[in-house]
Formats: sequence, C-alpha cells, structure tokens
Amino acid sequence: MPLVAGVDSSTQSCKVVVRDADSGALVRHGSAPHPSGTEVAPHAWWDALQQAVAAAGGLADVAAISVGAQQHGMVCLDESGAVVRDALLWNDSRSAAAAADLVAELPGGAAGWARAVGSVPVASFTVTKLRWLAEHEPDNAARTAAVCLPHDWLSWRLRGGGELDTVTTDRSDASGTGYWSPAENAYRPELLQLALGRAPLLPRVLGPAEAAGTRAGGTALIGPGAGDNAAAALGVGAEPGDVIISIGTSGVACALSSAPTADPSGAVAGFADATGAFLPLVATLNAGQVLDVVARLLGVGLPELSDLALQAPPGADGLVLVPYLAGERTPNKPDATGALHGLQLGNTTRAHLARAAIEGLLCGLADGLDALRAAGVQPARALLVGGGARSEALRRMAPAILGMPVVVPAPGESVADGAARQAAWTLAGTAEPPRWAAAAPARYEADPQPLVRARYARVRDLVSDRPNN
Ligand SMILES: Nc1ncnc2c1ncn2[C@@H]1O[C@H](COP(=O)(O)OP(=O)(O)O)[C@@H](O)[C@H]1O
Ligand SMILES: O=C(CO)[C@@H](O)[C@H](O)COP(=O)(O)O
Repeated sequence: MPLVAGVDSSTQSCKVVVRDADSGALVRHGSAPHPSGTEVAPHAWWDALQQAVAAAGGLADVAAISVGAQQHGMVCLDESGAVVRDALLWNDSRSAAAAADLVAELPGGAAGWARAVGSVPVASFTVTKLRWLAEHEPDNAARTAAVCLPHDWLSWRLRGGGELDTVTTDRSDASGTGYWSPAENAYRPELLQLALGRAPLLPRVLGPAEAAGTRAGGTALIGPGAGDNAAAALGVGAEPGDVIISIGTSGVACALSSAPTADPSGAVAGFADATGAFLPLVATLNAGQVLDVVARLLGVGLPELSDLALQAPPGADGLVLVPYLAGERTPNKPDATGALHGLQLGNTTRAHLARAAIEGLLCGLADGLDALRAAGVQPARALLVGGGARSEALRRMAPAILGMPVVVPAPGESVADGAARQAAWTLAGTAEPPRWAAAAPARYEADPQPLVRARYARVRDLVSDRPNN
C-alpha cells in the first residue's frame, strides 16, 4: 500500500493530500494560506508548501509526489538560480497593453497566434508578462537566465534545485505560456524572442507520467506536475462530454479534447491536458472573490450568502451584477469595472444582491460554455469544482444558467487529488493513470433560465473602465 501526495499551489492557498496509490483512499491532508495580491514572492509558496506538508503529517512515508499549481505565473531565475523578482500571477493585468502589442506585432495577428500556439495571448499569459518586464524593468529582464512557472519552480525546489537546465515543466502548463505549441509539442522560441528580445533557458517539457526526479534527501519520485485546471480534470476523472466548471479565484470552463483547438477570437485558450491530449479552456478573473466581496458587503459569511441568495427569485427581479471587479479576461476587458444594473424599489434587498452576484458570475461562465461549443466542444454535463462549489446556492443555480445537469464530486480537493493521481501514475509507470473509485457525486438539475442570461447579455457591455487617477 504505497502512499502518494498531491499538491495544489493555487492562488489563495496551498493544499496537500496524501492518498493510497492503489485505491486512491484519502489518508491525510493539510493546507496553508498564500499571501494576497497579484505579485507574490515564490518563496512564500515554498513556505506555504512546507506548512501544508507538515499539516498533512509530512512526506516521510510517501513514495511519489506531484505538484499542481496556478497557471501562467512568471518566475524569472538568474544565472545562480535565484529568483529575479516577485512572480507576476495569472490575474495581474499590468501586461494588458503588452498583450495587445504582441498580438499586433505577429503576422496574422490574433489568428497568427492561435495558429502558432493555440491561444491568443491576453494579460494572463506568461509571454505578455515577459514583454512587460523587458519594457518596464530592463535590468531584471537582462538578469533573467531562465523562465519557469509556479509548479516548475516548486517541483525543482522539491528536488533540491541545481543547474538551471534541470528545471522541468509539463505540457499542460507549458501550453499557458504563449510560447509552446500544444499541437506541435514544441516551444516556439521566436515568440519568446519577440516578447523579450532574446530567449532565456526554458524548462524541459516532460511526458504525462514522466518523473522529474526524486525528492532531495529521499527516494520519493517527483511527478511531472500540471497546471491546476489540467490537474483538476485528472482529479475528478473527467470524461468526454464533461465540462469542468471551476469556481476558485478564477472562473473556468474547460473540457477534454482529443484534438487541439485554435480559436482566433481568443475566448477559448487551446491548452494541453495532463494525459497527452488537449484542454480547451475559458477563464474569467471574477469568481470566488465576487462571492467574498459581496458577502463582506452584506456583513455575512459565505454559507449565509448562499442562504440569502436562495431567498430571492431567479433573475433577482431584474437586478443584474456584471462582476468585472478585477477587470476581465474573457471577455478581454482588463480595465473594466463591475456594475449593478436594474435597481428598482422592489429589488434592493440583501437577498436580491446575493442572488445577482452568483447569477452574474455564472452568466460569465455560461458565455464561456458557448465559446467552448463554438470551438467544437459538446458538453453534456458540468462537473463543479473549486472552493465556490461549496455554495449550495451556486450548486442549485448553476444548472438553470449553464443549461445542463451539474454534478458536484464528493468533497475533496480536485487539483491536489489530480496531482496525487498523477504521482501514482508516475510511480506505477503504466500506460494509463490508475483507476480510483470515487464516492457518488451529488447531482443538480433545473429548468434552463434563458431570461436570466438574456438580461445579463443586454447589460454586460455597459461597464466603465477604471479611472486613471
Ligand atoms: N463555504 C463556501 N461557500 C462558498 N464559497 C466558498 C466557500 N468556501 C470557499 N469558498 C470560495 O472559494 C474561493 C477559493 O476557492 P479555491 O478553489 O480554494 O481558490 P484558489 O484555487 O484560487 O486558491 C473563495 O474565494 C471563496 O469565495
Ligand atoms: O489562469 C488560469 C487558467 O488559465 C487560472 O485558472 C489559474 O490557473 C488560477 O487558478 P485558481 O487559483 O483560480 O484555481
């Protein structure tokens, strides 16, 4: 009965699960918070990982470990392997202008990028952060000898660090950089050159179950790791016809695909998955934090926010919240602000606001589902994951707004679970990941509410930009 560990080093926290490699049974788990903000010292992730590991009872008896983590974050290393500056995270929008410039500079524009790497870069993508670095911090850009991502850096540290050419990544996370092609399974160094003016060292891209090495001072294998959404897909055992809806800091709609996608509109990112296939994905910047902010505004906790939302009728009597509180990524409106529309004497209650907040973030994801359909995905049911999936109101409202049955996997940590399953796969060395039995999921169904989406569609573009001063 070997044990394996899976890590989710995501935006708000680090979670560690230890599971039985054969059955998948949960043995123990732990977590620790990350600092807030969109610019974070990678050492804070390392410290949180140590705390979460300790809370999970340590790794002494673990035979393999894999790290899933937030995608896209720019981790720059100098010649000695030291971090050059704090990492710019996926939700840091300062590189929005750099993204627009890069799109304009490549022959073919957005379509050229989609052809080259399956995605059109927006501020979240690493390639745009590197252009921002070259323009705003040329000294830091010049000191950058290697560029990697959060899970690459943590996996490397777990192995004890070493030479820069020993840093590794995996297909799923490489596909979020903007300079790696999922269709060709290859870097596109000319795009890195376009962004930074030169091409620093990049991590070696491992296969789906290829070991990155062993843990420093021990024998535990380190799996290839994955971007958090690809790890979640592995963790919940997603199958063709499933769309994964994640309500974490980001809102995500993604699906497994046997073929690469290339959406020139930029709505669907053509990512790779953690099994050797593909993961077309739509991400929004506004999900869990919309719930947090509105709960705080109403002076309640998240469970009470859910109770309040269920007290208002579907559509919140015409109150519509456009949730662009952090700007937005899909649609690409990095400077947008949120808005509350349709205020009337009869709908200005706390319950109406709670309901409008949840409906607003779900409508953004329903638009994402439409974009996935346009890219060829044919979803039959949604698997709801992420911290927001704990909200009973969100679970009940999701099928009506997404227009399909919603399944909520048994309580767990989908990303860390997927990383643990990847670790077990690396340990087993089999062609396919191990099959782990899962507890029966909860299923939610409801009649579609096209009116809620129609009202949202009428006002979603009626938002102001952030003031410049
Ligand atoms: N009981 C709950 N009800 C509703 N939402 C919750 C609950 N607990 C956590 N959340 C939401 O989960 C979000 C964090 O989700 P998580 O998947 O852990 O984020 P991340 O992966 O980005 O770190 C919080 O912003 C919060 O809104
Ligand atoms: O940018 C993306 C996907 O492209 C985000 O999904 C990040 O990967 C962060 O995820 P969470 O911390 O919200 O889970």
